[in-house]
This record gives sequence, C-alpha cells and structure tokens, in this order.
Amino acid sequence: MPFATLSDIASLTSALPGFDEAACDAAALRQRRLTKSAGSLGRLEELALFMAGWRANPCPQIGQAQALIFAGNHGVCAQGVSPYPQEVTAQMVANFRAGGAAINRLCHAADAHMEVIPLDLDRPTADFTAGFAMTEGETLSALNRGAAAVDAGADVLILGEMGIGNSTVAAALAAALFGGPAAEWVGPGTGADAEGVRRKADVVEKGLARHRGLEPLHVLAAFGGREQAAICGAILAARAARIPVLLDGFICTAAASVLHGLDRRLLDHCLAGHVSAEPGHRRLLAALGKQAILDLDLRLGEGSGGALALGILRAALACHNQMATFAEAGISED
Ligand SMILES: Cc1cc2ncn([C@H]3O[C@H](COP(=O)(O)O)[C@@H](O)[C@H]3O)c2cc1C
Ligand SMILES: O=C(O)c1cccnc1
Repeated sequence: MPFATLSDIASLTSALPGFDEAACDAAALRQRRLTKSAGSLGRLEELALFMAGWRANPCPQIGQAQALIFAGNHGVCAQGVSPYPQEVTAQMVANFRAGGAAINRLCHAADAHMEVIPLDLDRPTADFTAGFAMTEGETLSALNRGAAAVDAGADVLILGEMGIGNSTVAAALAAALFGGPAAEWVGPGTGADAEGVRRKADVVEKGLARHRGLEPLHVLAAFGGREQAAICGAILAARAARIPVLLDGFICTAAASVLHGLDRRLLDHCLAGHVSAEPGHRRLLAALGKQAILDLDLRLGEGSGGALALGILRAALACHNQMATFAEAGISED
C-alpha cells in the first residue's frame, strides 16, 4: 500500500497475514480451563478465539478501537432513489463532527475513537445507469484514502458510511456480485414507500443491464461510490496490520462484498456486527457465510451496528482474559 493500480489489489491476497492457528489453539485451551461448563458462553467463546487468531495473541486485548465513517455522494440520486435530498450527506457530516449523530453516542458508549472522512462530497460520482460511477483513478484514490485512514495501532476497526442513495448503490453491488433480480436486493433504505422501492429496483436493473460481466473491482468502479471503495481499502489495510474489522449493515457489507468477490478469504478477519432490517442484508450475509453478532432491527448505517457489537466483543474478551480458571478458584472439574 498504497495501491498503484487496481490489479495490484487483485494480486495482493496471498501476501496478507492469515489466521494464527497456534494462538487460537492456546486460547481454546484457556477457554476449557475457565470456571464455566464447556461451551456455555456460546458465541462469546467463538469471538474470543476469532480475536486470538487474528491478533496472533492467546489473550488479546482491546485497548484502542477505531471507527471510520466514510461519506460520499452519488449521481444516481438524480433518478429519485432516496426520499432525502443529497445535501443531507454533508449536513450529517457536520452533525458527526458536532457529536450529535447516533454513531457519536454509540462510539462514546462503546469507547471507540470515531473519525468521519468526507470524500469529495461536492463532486458526486456519475449516475451508474448512464456509465461508470467512477473512473479507475477515482476508484484507486478512494481505496487508498480508506487504507490510509486506518490506525495501525488499533486493536479493532469499525467501518461505517454516510451517503444519500447508498441503499441503491448497495443493492446494485450485491446484485452484480451475487446475481439475482434487483427486486431481491432493494428495500426501503431511509424509508422509501412501495412505489419508491419499485423505482429503486428499476434503476438497479438498468445499471445491471449496462454493466455486465465485470470483475469485482470494476463492479466497484461501475456502481460506486467513493465511500464503498474507501471501505474496501480500509479492510485491506486492517488485514495487513492484523486488525479485526466490525462491519455494519447492508451498505457496509455490500461494499465489503467486492473483496469477497476478488478472493473469498479477504473478509475472513471481518465480523458482521449486526443484521440490518434492510431486507437484502440477511440474504447478503448468507451469501458471505457470516452470522451477525446482533439483530436489533436497526436500519441506520453510519457504523451503528459495528459500534454496538464492539460492546459484545469487549465482553467476550473480558470473560476470556479475566475469568478465573478452575485451578485458580479451587473448583473441581467434572
Ligand atoms: C438524517 C439521516 C441520517 C443517516 N444516517 C445514516 N443514513 C443512512 O441512509 C442513507 C441510505 O439511505 P437511502 O438509500 O434511502 O438514501 C445512507 O446515508 C445511510 O448511511 C442516514 C440517512 C438520513 C436521512
Ligand atoms: O443496513 C444499512 O446499512 C442501512 C439500512 C437503511 C438505511 N441506511 C443503512
């Protein structure tokens, strides 16, 4: 990193660190000695082992949690795909900076350091029904900005987005990467009515008809946007630094799916923080083989589900690192 061409990214996977089995095995041994019946902490145990393997540490800690919220604007909004006007993207960026958004409060509650990164909001990407949303240069630049924003000293990374029109962009990415009719991937987003959802499906179908048979990074360039590319760059930079990632809802997961399309292993260090109420998200997580940590009917974006899931991850590691063993507590084992 930084990436000079899109094909650099495609050839990168084998050079990235993988899961440390030895650290995971050592963590599993510790789990068996903790004062609880085997497996009784369910997915908390799995999360502790996941963190151990990716941090290459049998007793991983979360000292620093970073949250990156990437914002962008989309030419496809000209097709009337969102009930909200595009200015809301920049207005919400100001709200993030002032501390007034849901993600500010959720990051504060979870003790995550949040940063919002607006990506050329005054230059929306091109309308994907008319051509490529981004040039190769724009795509690379956004990927690199995402990668550069990652703090290599963080122990976990939460990713989120803000961009009016993004539920349509996400549906287009998901349909192009996994197939199926647009109607199976679109949903209300911020609150489109039945007529609005139909319009979104038509717009996505038009985009799919225009951009057929593309490689995943060209799918990203075709549908956009800059924040989706930045999310991909951040996921790759996190992988290079062995930082596990908490994905958010449908929009964030659809962006990440571009990397899964490149190589299925590229999202192995990523957890699905939650499953969103946006209907395509459940289908998308199933396609990626990921089980969400939380299911709270959220449909916000901004990284909200990732920030909430950080609390569960912290709890998993508090048990893993700080519970007494049977020997320490003088408790008889079976
Ligand atoms: C005030 C406000 C705050 C938000 N925070 C996240 N989103 C979410 O809604 C947008 C996607 O929905 P659609 O595709 O329907 O435009 C994204 O920006 C997403 O992050 C918001 C949307 C609004 C209006
Ligand atoms: O799941 C999401 O990412 C989502 C859903 C609705 C609106 N904004 C984001």
